[in-house]
Amino acid sequence: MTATDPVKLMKQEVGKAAALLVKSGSIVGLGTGSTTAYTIQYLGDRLKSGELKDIVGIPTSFQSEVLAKEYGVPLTTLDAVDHIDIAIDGADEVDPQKNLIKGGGAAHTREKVVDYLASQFVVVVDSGKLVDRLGSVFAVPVEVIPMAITPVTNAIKQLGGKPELRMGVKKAGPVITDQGNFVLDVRFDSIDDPVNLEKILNNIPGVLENGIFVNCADVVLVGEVVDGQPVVRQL
Ligand SMILES: O=C[C@H](O)[C@H](O)[C@H](O)COP(=O)(O)O
Repeated sequence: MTATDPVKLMKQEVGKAAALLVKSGSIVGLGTGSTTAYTIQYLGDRLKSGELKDIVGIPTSFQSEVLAKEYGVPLTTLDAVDHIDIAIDGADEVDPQKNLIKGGGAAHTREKVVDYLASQFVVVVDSGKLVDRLGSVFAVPVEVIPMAITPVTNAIKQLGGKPELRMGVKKAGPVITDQGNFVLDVRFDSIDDPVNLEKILNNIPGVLENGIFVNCADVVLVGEVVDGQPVVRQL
């Protein structure tokens, strides 16, 4: 099935390009989101055709776990492996230094564990995700344990951030993460030092993890549409 919407087309092409980087015998971190959904689908296709053999996936969310089962990608856990060969994951923003904001799907905590462990971390995005400076478009997702939501909200305001509790869609009340926590989407006027901001946010008691990923991505594949045709380039 080929997408017709240009953004979907870019996601599909870049998701497929990343799936082609996976070699037989690999332990693969399976990212979360609409772009890596295509990667997981193509990994399943490659396994079915016999072109790819003996891979196991480590899911970064319930979403990637469900998709892997649907497309026939065998799964394992971090308790059963001593390394990850390659992780493929999406992003909400990518800056020129390959720093990322992730967590549009509230999966950034598990993603950070898996993506940082991988020997090679491949990011897959459509061209609309490229920014000069992190925080230009997307707020920073911060996962917070529910009992600490008020003090964490206040602490983030003290830092100059504008936090907003993420609300569910087709679910009354706040989004609950795969770990049972809340998410604050935090806007900052300008993120000048993402390395420092990542640490500062994680130092607030009650914060589990935030969506700033620095010094982590090895390869960023960007899907674009040129003259009506999807192309993939490396950042
Ligand atoms: O929590 C979700 C993730 O960080 C996603 O990888 C990110 O939001 C990008 O998702 P998509 O590929 O749907 O744009």
